[in-house]
Amino acid sequence: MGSGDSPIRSPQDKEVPMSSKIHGLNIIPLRKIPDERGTIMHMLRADAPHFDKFGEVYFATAYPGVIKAWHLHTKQAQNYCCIQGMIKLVCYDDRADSPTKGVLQEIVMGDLNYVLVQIPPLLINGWKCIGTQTALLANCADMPHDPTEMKRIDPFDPAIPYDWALKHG
Ligand SMILES: Cc1cn([C@H]2C[C@H](O)[C@@H](COP(=O)(O)OP(=O)(O)O[C@H]3O[C@@H](C)C(=O)[C@@H](O)[C@H]3O)O2)c(=O)[nH]c1=O
Repeated sequence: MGSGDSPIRSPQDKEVPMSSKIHGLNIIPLRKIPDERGTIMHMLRADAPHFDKFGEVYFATAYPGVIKAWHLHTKQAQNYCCIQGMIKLVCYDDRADSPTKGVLQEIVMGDLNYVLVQIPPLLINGWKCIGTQTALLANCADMPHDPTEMKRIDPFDPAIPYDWALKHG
């Protein structure tokens, strides 16, 4: 490295979860490493302290304004990372035995807040593409896709205390 190079932290640097309000939900800041050619965007390493196991990586897009909710995975843990655009990810804890039962958390993530969000099984979640650009979400799931292990709840079901509408003010 030349004397003027910026110091690059070692990949083993401890990535400390950010302020999650929900038990078992982890929000981990990620690095983008730009240079004059382009960018390297971190997501998840098998030697990271918060890595569990690998199942499948897949991607989902949503057009501006589209809501993809509510999903309740009974077995799958999800590692979400919005790699293009912006989304608001909403998690609602309806787990009977959870110390944070009843808590709802909104996480605005993507280009302007580049984080990994780990969602444990049984935590209800959904997301909405915000802004003007199609959002691209990566999920590094801890098990291969199994359509039988996910329950869907209507995004406007009053049983979940959340309004997806844009909050002006
Ligand atoms: C999620 C997924 C879907 N599919 C198929 C099933 C279906 O025909 C089509 C659309 O699937 P869905 O309607 O479930 O997709 P979608 O409504 O976008 O929901 C998915 O969002 C991503 C972020 C997830 O984490 C998934 O768990 C699931 O919640 O794609 C796969 O083949 N593999 C997959 O891993």
